[in-house]
This record gives sequence, C-alpha cells and structure tokens, in this order.
Amino acid sequence: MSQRQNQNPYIWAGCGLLLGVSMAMMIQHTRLGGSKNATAPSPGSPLSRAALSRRMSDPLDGRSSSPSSFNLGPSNQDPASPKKFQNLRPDPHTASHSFSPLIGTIREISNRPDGAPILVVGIAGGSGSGKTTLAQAIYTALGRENNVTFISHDSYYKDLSSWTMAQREQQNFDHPNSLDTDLLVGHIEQLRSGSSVLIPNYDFSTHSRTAEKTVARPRRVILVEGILIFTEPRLTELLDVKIFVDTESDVRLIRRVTRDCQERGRSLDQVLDQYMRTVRPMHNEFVEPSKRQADIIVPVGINSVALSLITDHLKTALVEATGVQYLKTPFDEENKRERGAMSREVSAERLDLMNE
Ligand SMILES: Nc1ncnc2c1ncn2[C@@H]1O[C@H](COP(=O)(O)OP(=O)(O)O)[C@@H](O)[C@H]1O
Ligand SMILES: Nc1ccn([C@@H]2O[C@H](COP(=O)(O)O)[C@@H](O)[C@H]2O)c(=O)n1
Repeated sequence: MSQRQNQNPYIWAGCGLLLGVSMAMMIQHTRLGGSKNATAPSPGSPLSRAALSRRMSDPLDGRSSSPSSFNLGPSNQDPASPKKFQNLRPDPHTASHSFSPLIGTIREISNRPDGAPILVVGIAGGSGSGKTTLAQAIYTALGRENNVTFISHDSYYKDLSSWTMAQREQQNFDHPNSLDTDLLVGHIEQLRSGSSVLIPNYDFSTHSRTAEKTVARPRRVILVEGILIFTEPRLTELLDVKIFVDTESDVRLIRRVTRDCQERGRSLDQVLDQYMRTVRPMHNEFVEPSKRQADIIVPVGINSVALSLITDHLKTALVEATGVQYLKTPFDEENKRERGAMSREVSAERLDLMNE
C-alpha cells in the first residue's frame, strides 16, 4: 500500500470502524463464554519502564494526590467519550442487560466479603506487545495517581546479584520461575485490603534489584502488567479484568531489539540470541496459551478505539461498584488531547513500519 493510500482519511476511518466493531464483538464473545476456559511513557516522551513504574506508583510524583477524589464518570456522561460510541449504547427498552460486559465482574467485587471496591486490572501480552503503553494510557484516562496504582510484574524478577555476569546472561527470564510471583500476589492482597506496599526496583542491565524500593498505595484501580501474569492461577484469580495485548511476533521483535539495545544495555547479538533461546519458545509455551484467560483481547496493540472502549467500560463499571457520583476529572480535557495525539502517533508509526 502506498503512503498516499495510507494517508487517505476514509481508509483510516473505515479501519477504525471495523476495529471498533471487532473489538466490541470480541469483548462480547469472551464474556459470553466463547473463550473463558474453553476461556509508559506518554506519547512522544519515552520513559524507561522503571521510570514509568516509579512515576505511576508514586503519588507524590507530578500532580498532587487526593485519594478521596475518585472522579470516574459513567461513559454516557463522559465528555471525553467520542460521540460515535454513544450510538453503540443499547436501547433501554430492548436491552435486557447493561451494555458493559464488565459490569458483571464489578458487581462481584462489590459483593466480596471484604467489600473493597478496588478493581484489579491485568494487562498481559508478549514482550514488546504494548502492555506498558496501554497501561499508561489507561492510567492517564482514569485519573492517574488520584485513582490508579501501576505495578509491573517485571519489578519482581528474582535478584541474581550473587551470580556471575555470564550466568545471569544465560538465565531464562521468560519462564515463570524467574519471577517472585508470591511476593506480587502478597502485594496485591495487601493493596486490596488497604495497605501500602514496597515494590522492588529492578535493573535490567545488571539483572538484579537495586537498593531502592517504590511505595505503592492502595487506590481504586490497581493496574498490573506482565508477560506471564495470566499463567499463574493464584495471580490470575486476583485480576478482576484481564486484557491481553495481541501484537504480531515480528513487530514485537523489532520493538524489542530497539528497546533492549537503547534502554537495557544489550547488543544486537545478545538480543537475537536470547530471543531464539528463551523468549520465543517460552512465549509459545506460556504467554500465547494464556491468552485464553483474557476477558478482552486487544488486536495490534493500543489503538484509540480499543482504549476508548476499555476506559469507558472501566469507568462505568467503577461508578456502578462504588456508587460515586460522576464528577468531571481535571484530566478529562487532557485525556482527550492525549488520545488524539496517541492515535496520530500510532498512525505515524504504522506508516513508518509499512514504509520500511
Ligand atoms: N500500538 C502501538 N503502535 C506503535 N508502537 C507501539 C504501540 N504500542 C507500543 N508501541 C511501542 O512499542 C514499544 C514497546 O511497547 P511497550 O508498551 O513497552 O511494550 P511491552 O510493555 O509489552 O513490552 C515502545 O517503544 C512503544 O512506544
Ligand atoms: N534481566 C532481565 C529480565 C527480563 N528480561 C526480559 O524482559 C521481558 C519482559 O519485559 P517486557 O517489558 O518485554 O514485557 C522478558 O521477555 C525477558 O526476556 C530480560 O531480558 N532481562
């Protein structure tokens, strides 16, 4: 396809519409039992995952934190919700259920014995699929540190500082045993019961933990991201909403080469060797099959349609669960601008990839 065709607004509008319809169908399909058990950096300003993780977990970073101001609104009143999606809402006279397939999940939350209206959202997908980018966008859309705590499973890689560098480099980091998942499970349980936790900081260039830790505070939404979070039942069962980012392996590999060489201190040979030795086989053995656990599968990584659908559903569901009245968040206007910028940026990157 030529660049000229790619820039045709009608083609992109058509793609967006198709994507929206397929996304809605996919959500309905998984919720209706089709798959269940048969089942970041802000755009344009790249941050390392560690920096992003610190920024997302730490309420003191950036804007002021106010845990009592939980300002998520139902999507039909959300000024950030594009008008075209409002047309997808059900006719109240004919719909027997709420439009949101996530509402059932949230109702279960409000009925839990601990009664804690905290929503734990898991984002899985292969390495480089766009999990962190999607998490960043959801974090922003739901009001950042006012409402959301972000945790990456990557922070829980086991510390290998007592190993030689040669031994560390041979470690299989894509096998579930390389992570201290028990610690993460304990942390999510503590957050859900209202306690803050100390998250380890991980250094990918040395394969070890650093001395610092990051405080994560209990907020309305706990966002958990990682390649293997749907492979461990004790972790998966803590996730109220499970999203899988499904990006093709060639795209993921290209992104990984760039990222690991630029941010994780790796050579091209090291990245490719690791990819063939462990990343690819473990992806096929663990990550890809775990897609069946997902409630929502996002094709081609983050896109503005998927983002709107997900965040609107989460907002509606959270308001139902907590009974908190709608108040416009101070971030709504900014979110709208960021969604626009992200959609433009993603389109530009797709163009770049297609033109390469
Ligand atoms: N939909 C997308 N289109 C284009 N580039 C993307 C998209 N999603 C993520 N990226 C880019 O791909 C790289 C890896 O994304 P990231 O979110 O860190 O992946 P993961 O957390 O799954 O490893 C980043 O440079 C990010 O900017
Ligand atoms: N010391 C380490 C630890 C992990 N990795 C790789 O990170 C990948 C998971 O992180 P993503 O951001 O890509 O989801 C995983 O595939 C590990 O191979 C590493 O290279 N070194």
